[in-house]
Amino acid sequence: MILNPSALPLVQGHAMTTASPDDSVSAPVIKTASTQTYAPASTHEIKIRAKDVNVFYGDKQALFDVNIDIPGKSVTAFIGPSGCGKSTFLRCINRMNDTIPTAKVSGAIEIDGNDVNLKSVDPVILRSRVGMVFQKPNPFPKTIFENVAYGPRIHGLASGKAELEAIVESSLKKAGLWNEVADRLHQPGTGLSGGQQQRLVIARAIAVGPEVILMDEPCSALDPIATARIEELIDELRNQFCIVIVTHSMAQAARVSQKTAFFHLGKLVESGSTEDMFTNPRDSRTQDYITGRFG
Ligand SMILES: Nc1ncnc2c1ncn2[C@@H]1O[C@H](COP(=O)(O)OP(=O)(O)OP(=O)(O)O)[C@@H](O)[C@H]1O
Repeated sequence: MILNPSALPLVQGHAMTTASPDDSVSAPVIKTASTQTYAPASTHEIKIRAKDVNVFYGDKQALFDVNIDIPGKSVTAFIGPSGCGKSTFLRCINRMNDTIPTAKVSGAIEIDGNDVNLKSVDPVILRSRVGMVFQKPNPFPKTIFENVAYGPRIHGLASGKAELEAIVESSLKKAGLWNEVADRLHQPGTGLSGGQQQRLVIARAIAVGPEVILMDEPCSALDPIATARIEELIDELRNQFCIVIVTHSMAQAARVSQKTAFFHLGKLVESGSTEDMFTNPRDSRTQDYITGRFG
């Protein structure tokens, strides 16, 4: 029997409610006259809620009173000009800012109603439930198999070799990489192409049963074909995970996300359905950004 990785408690010793029920309704994709594609949001439960989040690096404030609800089983894009705080906010969700000595976070980030900043939350367990994919693919200097098997092994998610192999196979399948690597599982992950490495890293995140996957400009180091493959993958994964993506590409945000949040100078200016944000922004700063007047 394969253990259900999502059964990992967020707080050591206290089980918490896990993913919300799959209430996704498959909605038709709207294709506009331009190249943009909007996959409209359907009614999803809130997975992540940020309340009055402020972040300082030393004396410098990087985020100001950010409040946002992020739905489960869908893709939310963070957009905004360089330095506006998108990555800083993304890192609040799995407490990666803890690893930056000068960073100080206040306010609450709740996942399923539980504040991730409580002292009782184990950040290692939190990060297995809130996986992260970075700009540059960062496979471990190990084999393809070991890259994916490492997390389930250290979290004790498989009771034997066969279970571990099954987790590796299903994670690579979900990441759309299995067919390309099935016959070379014991070769180094670093030998794959950039796009394949990024899918390997996504498989590694999936292997520990996350509910949320954070992606910080996951395609910025990839060519257009590898980018298209990752975007397709994101679209497939949104039926199973809450995905939050930081992107500099408004076309990418329009293609892959159902909700978009626009940041400017450390403030969340507005958020809403991706279609509304791109066709009918409420704030003039959003309008200026999406029409290329600054950024
Ligand atoms: N480790 C750090 N130490 C000090 N300041 C930081 C650190 N990381 C980010 N900052 C500052 O915080 C602000 C927000 O940066 P952040 O990287 O979150 O913005 P961003 O919108 O993700 O930018 P980009 O699109 O260029 O990646 C910037 O002024 C940045 O210089």
